[in-house]
Amino acid sequence: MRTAYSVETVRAAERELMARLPEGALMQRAAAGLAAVCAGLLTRRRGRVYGARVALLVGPGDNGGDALYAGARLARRGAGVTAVPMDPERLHAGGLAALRAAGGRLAQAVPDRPDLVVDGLLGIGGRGGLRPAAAALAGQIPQGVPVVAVDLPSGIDADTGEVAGPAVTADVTVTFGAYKPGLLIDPGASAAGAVHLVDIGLQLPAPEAEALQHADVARLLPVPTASSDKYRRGVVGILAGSAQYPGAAVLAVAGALRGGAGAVRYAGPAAEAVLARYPETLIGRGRVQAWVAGPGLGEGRAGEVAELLAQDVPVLVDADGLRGLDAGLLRARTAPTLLTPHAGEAAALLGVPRESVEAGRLAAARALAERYGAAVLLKGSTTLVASGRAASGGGRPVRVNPTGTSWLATAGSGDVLSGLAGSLLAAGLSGADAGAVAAYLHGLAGRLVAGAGAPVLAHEVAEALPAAWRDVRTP
Ligand SMILES: NC(=O)C1=CN([C@@H]2O[C@H](COP(=O)(O)OP(=O)(O)OC[C@H]3O[C@@H](n4cnc5c(N)ncnc54)[C@H](OP(=O)(O)O)[C@@H]3O)[C@@H](O)[C@H]2O)[C@@H](O)CC1
Ligand SMILES: Nc1ncnc2c1ncn2[C@@H]1O[C@H](COP(=O)(O)OP(=O)(O)O)[C@@H](O)[C@H]1O
Ligand SMILES: [K+]
Repeated sequence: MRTAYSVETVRAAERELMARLPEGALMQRAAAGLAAVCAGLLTRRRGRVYGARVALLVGPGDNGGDALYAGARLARRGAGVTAVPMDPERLHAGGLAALRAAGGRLAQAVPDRPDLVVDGLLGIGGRGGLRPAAAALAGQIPQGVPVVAVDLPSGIDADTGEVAGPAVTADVTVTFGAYKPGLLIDPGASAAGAVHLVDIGLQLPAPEAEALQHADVARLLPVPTASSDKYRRGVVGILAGSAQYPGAAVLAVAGALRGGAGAVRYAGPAAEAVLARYPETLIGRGRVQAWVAGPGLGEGRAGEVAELLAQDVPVLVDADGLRGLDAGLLRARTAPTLLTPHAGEAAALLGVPRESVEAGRLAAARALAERYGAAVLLKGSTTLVASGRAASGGGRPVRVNPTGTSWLATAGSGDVLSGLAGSLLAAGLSGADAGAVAAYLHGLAGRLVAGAGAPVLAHEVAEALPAAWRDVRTP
């Protein structure tokens, strides 16, 4: 499990540790880790550190201090290091002295053709969009030169991944003590590139966000045993599809068949299309351990969805099923509920513009889970899963899905996801676990189909799910 912590939590742990260590020790640990990553990158690209040209963008706080101390370490190994301050009057004094002593120099602008740019403008002390002096320096980063961000790319919000105005886009981010949520959630995650965590010895409490990894997912997968039969493995019911959208039913069933339930039951007007593709499907209503309600239902079917929600059985609500959901009805439920909106559907449920959901994904997922008392899987470039307060007691970290590819932004891939997650619900996973495991497998399957980069069809994602299962279960 990869865990991420808020700025407030990191600061508290930092204070606690600093009180026990000699002054400046933490910054030295951070600078040593940063310099090591920079040296590795320079060595891979040009064979050695000696003679490399390194430009440091240096802000007024400790983030700039880290950059200056790391620059001093690189200068001692023979790199030509130039520090470009955001404000020459406000520079970390100790860091500047160390850089100077090592032979580094100060300049007013980024020199021509550096081999590496180090972004030490702002770290966890950054607030709001970059101010003009910082934005001007960020704008001087030459195209094609690798950028290493110190702690986080300047201009992204450490707690949320939100970006207000210009921000640095890094190839590598060297972060200290703990991942911050903004490094895992887009648009911040995309700006961070590959993230290296440098352990500086912080003792941390419960995380704000977490990302499952293969071993975590493998532990949650429902795997049949000698005593299993198809009913014990769970039956998932699919209420999906319409005369207009029969394909949504087929795709949801495709996802469900590959999700680990023992049987898939389809209820709706697209039975013929479903059976033609998947003769394994049971047709018509009957006893199930979870329902998936919504993909391709079209308009005017809210009554059918409400009927399912009135039953004491886990329900996943997606797509058309999300229209006009009654928060009171959902909050009164005791069985797990999982909502799987994309940004547009989430915006409608919250009554806010779509852009505000896209810019503030973490807050939106949390607000939905809180308002509807349900687990929420918010789809998109970073899929998030927030636990429902009523269902699970709340206060749990938001799950950030680390798999996936933008090739998954294709019609019908969400239908496959909802079938898959519903199947996991029927197999006995909680709403949040079913959502997180489904997003993980779906993202892996999407990557397997996209390969080095090629368009992906939704039914191919469903077909690649067994390979994703095997990948996850291979130690
Ligand atoms: N935590 C740890 O364990 C460790 C932390 N360490 C390091 O310390 C870093 C945090 O340092 P920090 O607290 O000095 O803040 P930092 O990010 O340098 O920025 C503050 C300055 O930026 C300014 N400023 C703010 N917003 C701005 C904007 N939008 N545009 C322009 N300017 C803006 C703000 O100005 P002011 O608002 O005061 O006018 C202030 O002067 C952390 O990220 C890590 O690198 C490691 O060394 C060791 C272990
Ligand atoms: N930019 C993106 N990067 C990665 N995944 C994406 C992106 N946009 C959408 N997705 C994923 O693609 C799927 C699309 O689902 P959805 O919007 O419901 O489409 P549909 O309704 O056509 O099935 C979701 O799993 C979502 O997370
Ligand atoms: K930075």
